Amino acid sequence: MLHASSTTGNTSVFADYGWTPELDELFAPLAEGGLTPARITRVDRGMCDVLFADPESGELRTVRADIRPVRDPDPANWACTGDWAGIDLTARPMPTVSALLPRSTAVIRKTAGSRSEGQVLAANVDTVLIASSLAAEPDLGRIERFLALAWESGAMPLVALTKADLVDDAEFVKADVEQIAPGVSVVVVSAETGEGIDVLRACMGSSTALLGQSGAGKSTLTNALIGTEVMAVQQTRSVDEKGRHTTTTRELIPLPGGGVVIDTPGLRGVGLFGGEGLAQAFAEIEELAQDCRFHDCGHQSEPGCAVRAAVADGVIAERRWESYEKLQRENEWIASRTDARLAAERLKKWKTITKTHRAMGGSPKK
Ligand SMILES: Nc1nc2c(ncn2[C@@H]2O[C@H](COP(=O)(O)OP(=O)(O)OP(=O)(O)O)[C@@H](O)[C@H]2O)c(=O)[nH]1
Ligand SMILES: [Zn+2]
Repeated sequence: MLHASSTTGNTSVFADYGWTPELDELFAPLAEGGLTPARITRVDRGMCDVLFADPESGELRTVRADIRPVRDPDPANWACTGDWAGIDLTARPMPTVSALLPRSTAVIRKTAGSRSEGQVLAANVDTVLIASSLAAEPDLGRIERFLALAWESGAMPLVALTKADLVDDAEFVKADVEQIAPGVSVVVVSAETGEGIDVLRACMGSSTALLGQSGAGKSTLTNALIGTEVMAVQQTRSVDEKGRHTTTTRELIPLPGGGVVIDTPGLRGVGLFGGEGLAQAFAEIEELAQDCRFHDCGHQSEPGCAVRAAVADGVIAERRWESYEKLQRENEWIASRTDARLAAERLKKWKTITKTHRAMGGSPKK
């Protein structure tokens, strides 16, 4: 059995990986139980790679571990890249993830299809870096979506406009994107020339999740940040930017000088999973709404609506307003679905309780 203080001591080698003294405290009871602190660096097929400090040598090592012991009915609670875990190195036939520490942040999108479930893309990051290629016309609606998702995670959003070497109007695009990203830094970068990489690095926290469409240049950017060729970069077939999909799992990669990046596969759909992130992503509209005559103004045809007035005056772009409304509707839908799901689960539970009650000779109240 490991001694708690020795395990706690080992966690200091994790400082570069984002371990904080607060985690030391959270982990103490797990250390008592003989578990070793570890960070999940990738998840696939019911297993994961975890990084841990060897209890003997104190050196950092990676092993494969079984995540089934921490299975949960809610996919949003499944083990995910970036999670801090307690692993049992003595488990046979292979080490197991026996506990997950509470997350400080979580990037969650709605799973594909009509199911109202959340999928965690990255856990415990302090920056969500949204990559968007300058080589194609920027999809502002998509960036707004990513920003809402990023704000909702609890981490700080950051935007990288990639492939600056391919265009000469980068500053114009930057200005457009800044307009739709209130409170967020937008950095123009090129992995090819190295432009902006240092600035970007300076804006990043100690753990960063990298999000963006396939082909946005995430893996290349990760390589530029590490300065070596760690990630396989896809071969783009032609200038139309349609390339083969290479990043298939989410991977946590250490950066020189400390900190980590979690590279995620290119995301086609980024369904919002509810919450207040949307209001933060559209902060200037939310602020205007304070001036509406009615505090519960729906900004449709109410008299004295400051938002509609701003749209009419061109202070808020029509596109921006429509985008906000669309995402809000989406959020409301998911909220009602989630409520319905929770209600159904409660009902199921109640039925089971009533059944048990009956079996025990009681009768449910009419
Ligand atoms: N000229 C130029 N090309 C770049 C730059 N960054 C990325 N590319 C190219 O863009 C293509 C896509 O880059 P990736 O890094 O694989 O894109 P990704 O976002 O990781 O894509 P997925 O793995 O599919 O999610 C590759 O052909 C890269 O060589 C850049 O700064 N300049
Ligand atoms: Zn209004």
